[in-house]
Amino acid sequence: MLGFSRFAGPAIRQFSTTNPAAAGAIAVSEVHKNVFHVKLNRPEKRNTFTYELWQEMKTVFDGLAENPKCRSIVISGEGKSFCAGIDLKAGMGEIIKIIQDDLDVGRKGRGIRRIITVCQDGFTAIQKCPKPVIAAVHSHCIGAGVDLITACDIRYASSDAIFNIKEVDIGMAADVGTLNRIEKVVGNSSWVREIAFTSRDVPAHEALKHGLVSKVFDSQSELLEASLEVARKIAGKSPIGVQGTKEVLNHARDHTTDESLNFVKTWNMSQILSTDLVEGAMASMSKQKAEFKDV
Ligand SMILES: CCC/C=C/C=C/C(=O)SCCNC(=O)CCNC(=O)[C@H](O)C(C)(C)COP(=O)(O)OP(=O)(O)OC[C@H]1O[C@@H](n2cnc3c(N)ncnc32)[C@H](O)[C@@H]1OP(=O)(O)O
Repeated sequence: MLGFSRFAGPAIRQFSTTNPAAAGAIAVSEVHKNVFHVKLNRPEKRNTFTYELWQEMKTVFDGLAENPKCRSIVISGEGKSFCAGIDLKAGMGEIIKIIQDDLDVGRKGRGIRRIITVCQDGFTAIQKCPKPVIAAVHSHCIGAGVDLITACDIRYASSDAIFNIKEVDIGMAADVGTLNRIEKVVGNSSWVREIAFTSRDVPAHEALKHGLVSKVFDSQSELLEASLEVARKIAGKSPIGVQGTKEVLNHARDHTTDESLNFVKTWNMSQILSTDLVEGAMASMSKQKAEFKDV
């Protein structure tokens, strides 16, 4: 369940869960009109993921998906690392409980499947959220961190960022999204397989070269500033147009061109009838900035 607290600044709000295991692990604030900043907020644990944090991700992104005031989102990490992956102590608890349980292998397997589903859903909520999500990555982005950013729409990094698909080092195939999304993000299967099989550190400039990120900034502050600026620009556009664009791009990525053309015309059968079309066209003709209603 979401709690609510206010701190300085009229437009800034912070949400956190009331679940003690995850309390304050994600901070959400409206930093500009219609622009939300989601901050992973376990700096002392390098923003590593626990089961509760994955659940909280879903709660946060499902909430923002439904929040008409939210039109774009930046996600970043507080402290020394963007995200150092799963919490190798607390994050393994649910799995260890099942391993130690006195169950047959079929029932244990079902339990593991349920846990993986919850973790996957935490990041898939980013993909399903109709509002564009920009990942602002500094320093370490390891294991679950890569799972997270591959579900985002735009990935920027600071020059100190290091990416690592680390899962083979802990004896598993990554199962929370990286392997399912990264080849669609990057389009270079040979490079993806090399870094996934070897779990080597990938520096920011190499991630840029291969398209894992689309911009690299000299410092973390420039990274955040630029990410929020792009989010602000997006928030000024028609939310009908922007959110429809995300839906159609997501659909196109996973379907044939014919299926996708069919999807977009069906989508626009209703969406093109919004007032945004006339208001946007009139503003464009008169070289004015259109003001669009929330959706
Ligand atoms: C069903 C779900 C499936 C999901 C699977 C997901 C898998 C993965 O994510 S695999 C990747 C797991 N992560 C790692 O292997 C990273 C381990 N950490 C490191 O390599 C280093 O800590 C790091 C490079 C991030 C930072 O190094 P640095 O020298 O700068 O700091 P440290 O002294 O090592 O760490 C600082 C404190 O953070 C704690 N910490 C770091 N990473 C983790 C982690 N993954 N889990 C738990 N805790 C972590 C570290 O213990 C230090 O804590 P403290 O000693 O209390 O100061």
